[in-house]
Amino acid sequence: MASMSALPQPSRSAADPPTGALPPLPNPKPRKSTSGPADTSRPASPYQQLSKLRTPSSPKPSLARSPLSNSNSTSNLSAIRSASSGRAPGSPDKTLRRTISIASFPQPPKAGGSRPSTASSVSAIPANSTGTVKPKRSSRLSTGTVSSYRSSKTPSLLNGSGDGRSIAADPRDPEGSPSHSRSSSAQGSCSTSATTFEDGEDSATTGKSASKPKESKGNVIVSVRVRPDINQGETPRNHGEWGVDGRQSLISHRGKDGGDYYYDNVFTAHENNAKVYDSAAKRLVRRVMEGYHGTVFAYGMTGTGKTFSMQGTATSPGVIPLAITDIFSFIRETPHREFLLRVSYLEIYNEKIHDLLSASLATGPAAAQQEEIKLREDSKRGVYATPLKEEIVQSPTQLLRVIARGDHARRTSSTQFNARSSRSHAVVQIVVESRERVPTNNAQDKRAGIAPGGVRVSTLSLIDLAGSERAADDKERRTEGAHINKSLLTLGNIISKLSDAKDKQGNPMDKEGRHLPYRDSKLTRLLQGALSGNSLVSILCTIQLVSGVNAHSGETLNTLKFAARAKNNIVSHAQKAEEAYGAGGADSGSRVLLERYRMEIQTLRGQLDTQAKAQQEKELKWDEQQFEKEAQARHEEQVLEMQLARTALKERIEHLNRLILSSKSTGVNNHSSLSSAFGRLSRMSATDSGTRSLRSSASQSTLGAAHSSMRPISFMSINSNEPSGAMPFSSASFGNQDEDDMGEFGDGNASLQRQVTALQADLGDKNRYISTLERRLLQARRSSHSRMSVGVKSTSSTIAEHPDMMTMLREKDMEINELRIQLDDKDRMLAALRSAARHRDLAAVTNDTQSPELKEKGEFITSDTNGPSGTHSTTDKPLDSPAPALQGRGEDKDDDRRKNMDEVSRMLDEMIQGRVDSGHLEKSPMEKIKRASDGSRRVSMSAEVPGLNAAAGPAPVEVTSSGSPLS
Ligand SMILES: Nc1ncnc2c1ncn2[C@@H]1O[C@H](COP(=O)(O)OP(=O)(O)OP(=O)(O)O)[C@@H](O)[C@H]1O
Repeated sequence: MASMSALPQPSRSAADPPTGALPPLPNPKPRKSTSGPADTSRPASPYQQLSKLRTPSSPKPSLARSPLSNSNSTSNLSAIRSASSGRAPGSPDKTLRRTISIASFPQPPKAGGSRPSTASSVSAIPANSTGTVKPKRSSRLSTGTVSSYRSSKTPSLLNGSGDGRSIAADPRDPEGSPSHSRSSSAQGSCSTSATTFEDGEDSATTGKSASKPKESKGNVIVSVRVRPDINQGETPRNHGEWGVDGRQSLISHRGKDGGDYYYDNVFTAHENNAKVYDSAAKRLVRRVMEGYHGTVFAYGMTGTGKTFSMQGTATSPGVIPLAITDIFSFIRETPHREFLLRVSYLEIYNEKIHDLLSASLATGPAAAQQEEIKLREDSKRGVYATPLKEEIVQSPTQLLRVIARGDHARRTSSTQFNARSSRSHAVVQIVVESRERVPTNNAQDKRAGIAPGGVRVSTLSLIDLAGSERAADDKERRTEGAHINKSLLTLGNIISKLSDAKDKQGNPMDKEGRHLPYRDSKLTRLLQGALSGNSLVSILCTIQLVSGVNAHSGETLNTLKFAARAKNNIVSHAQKAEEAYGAGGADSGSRVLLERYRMEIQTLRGQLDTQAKAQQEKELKWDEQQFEKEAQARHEEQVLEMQLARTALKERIEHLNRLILSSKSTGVNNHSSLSSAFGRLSRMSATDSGTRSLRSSASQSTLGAAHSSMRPISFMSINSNEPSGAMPFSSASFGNQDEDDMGEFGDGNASLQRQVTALQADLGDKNRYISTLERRLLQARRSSHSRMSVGVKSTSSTIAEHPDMMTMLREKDMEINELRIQLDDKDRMLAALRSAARHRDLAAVTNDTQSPELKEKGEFITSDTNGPSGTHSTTDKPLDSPAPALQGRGEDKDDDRRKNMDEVSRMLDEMIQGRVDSGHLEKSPMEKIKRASDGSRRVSMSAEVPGLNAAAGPAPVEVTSSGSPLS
């Protein structure tokens, strides 16, 4: 039992009752007596004798009846007593005290039901007789054991930045996960119950623990797990010199340094991870959710199953995944609170801290250049690592994924720095923030019902320590091992030195009044809060019991001693964190609420802006489409109008051509036709002089009639009363004019009448056609003007964009002008014909007054035969050979006739001129408008215009609307 005496000396008297208010404790497991006559249910075991040693029925354990065959048993017992009464280390009482202390820890009920009643003098000792706890009040009520806050910007319910990311059970969801279920556990068959540690949360908050000092030890749970021996299989009861009794949570060693070690839990090789979690961590996790800080760590030699216990496997999830499942189960079971979860993951490798969540993002050189993470301390947060990445998680899957990412980073980086080997300490931290919710009927906004209450912050630290190792051959391994061993040694030292002593600032001191060496390693510095008693602590020590040459008895014993020291010395005064308000103080709840509303308003405003922008773009697009459609429609309309106008013009031209042809065919417009004469002379004059006025052409035609047309006219007027011999007015008759003057006179009258009628009909057609054209033109212009005023683009720009349209319009105008000119010509012809008719009538009257003598002689008054166009005579004799007897008188009469003819020609000219001047020839309204607006306006006709050429001849003719010559 030398080893037992080497254990750290208890610094507290077993008799000292705790005096301070302590956190709630689970009801200590009824440690039934492991010895005594009453215990008959438990099967005998090699370690029953040990149990029988601890069956005192009195408050002070009596080891007098110890059945230990060890010769030193007496001294050991005395040593225990000595320890219990505060004697010096090494005294026999020390062993006793240790035993009592361990046995007094609260034990979780075994899954199989109540613990078999085993006689145990130790367990029979009243719990409060252990006296291992002195009331210790922490001034840092809400500090975490391992704080990981980086800055005030850390998402938190306290500063409002965690709003919207909190998790809350829907109180209306009747199908929330049932309490205490572990549906997501791979160990579905595993029965877990929240009542395992039902010890009264209320007592924790109401301070009832003050009257139950012993219960403070329940805040530290020490468990030992035995890894199955792969070679032997699961042979829990055959570990050579080792004895394992899971039911009694006892491990005994029968070697020369043998002894019995009782813990809160001893997990045999056949017990799975779910069982380990239920007994060692479940209660702690739920307490963290209620507002306590909690730390779970696995300690043990390398390869003994620390990682297996903490992480587990896919088929057997370990403490970490099971804790995560429980966290979210708790949230579902607590609808009256909302929660915010933040997670960080770091490792300590060769005394350097690495952020596993950041490292997983940056690999290679970037990971190497990661900012160095340091440990800081402040009065509120305690010791924390910074800068450390924290991730907000809202579901178990998300949380598991983050941790898996960290695990992966830990492993892969080991290839570069060997930091991913299990030779590093890995720390998962989950910060839990929560606050009250009040019921609300507002289904739309659950947040509206959140009371502006304080926020409670607690931290759960889940730590997989590196395994202690003997010196390795490899240099790098040696370095790693040195760091690991140093940190673990420091941890062990601190735990062994823990005492109730504190300095003025409340920092724990050793029993000699010296400060504890937390700063000697990063690990101990990080665990300072937990070791100082501010946290619930659960330590899982893993061992592997191997007999034979490869047995690591020394290592195993060290682990067991470490666990015993931890159980003995760590005293937790963890209390539920107070509900803290934000930086704004008491009214920060309202401030946070206002801030939340402000953010919601901002979000809504942003959504509104986005929608308005989208709507605007839509409208703009629609407008553009509409405008394009309108423009297209306008274009099509204009094209249609042009086509119509063009077709109409073509038809008109064809019609006019047909009229001309029919006039020719009927002889109306033959050589003697005034219209032909006008047209021909106009063309001739245009050809000769280039550009002449219509009036001058008309004058020329009139003058020209002195040689040709005038004669027949005079002749006609003279013979207009000749009724007989009327011949059809035909080209044939024109061809034989000299042969039949009489017939010509008679036919000429009828022809003129027909010509007048035809021209009048033609005139009517033209007028109608021109009116139609003008109407269309007016309509087109009106619609164009209205578009100009309404449309986005001006008509000018539209026309400018369509030069073809401009050309077409110009052509149309020219065609209209040409038609007008033709009309004018015809009007003039009509007027001339009418005038001629009147003169003919006049001439007839004059003829009647002539000497009857002439008539009797059968002499005819013939027109002058000098004209090239030929004169008409009704006699067979040539006109140039009259009868000599009549020659003298005939000449006189010829003179008279000539005079008359000249007179008629002059009159005709004057009449035509007068009509032209007076505007009687203008029939169309447009012509009148044109005359009224601009009496001297010139109208140009271009020879290039096809319609114009077709109707009016090839030469350009420049006229004035009044018909006056421009020259
Ligand atoms: N209780 C157990 N049941 C079955 N297998 C186990 C158990 N404990 C450990 N093992 C196995 O033992 C091996 C080593 O376990 P593990 O890696 O967890 O040890 P460790 O203590 O974490 O080692 P190190 O300190 O080197 O990281 C693993 O293959 C693991 O699966």
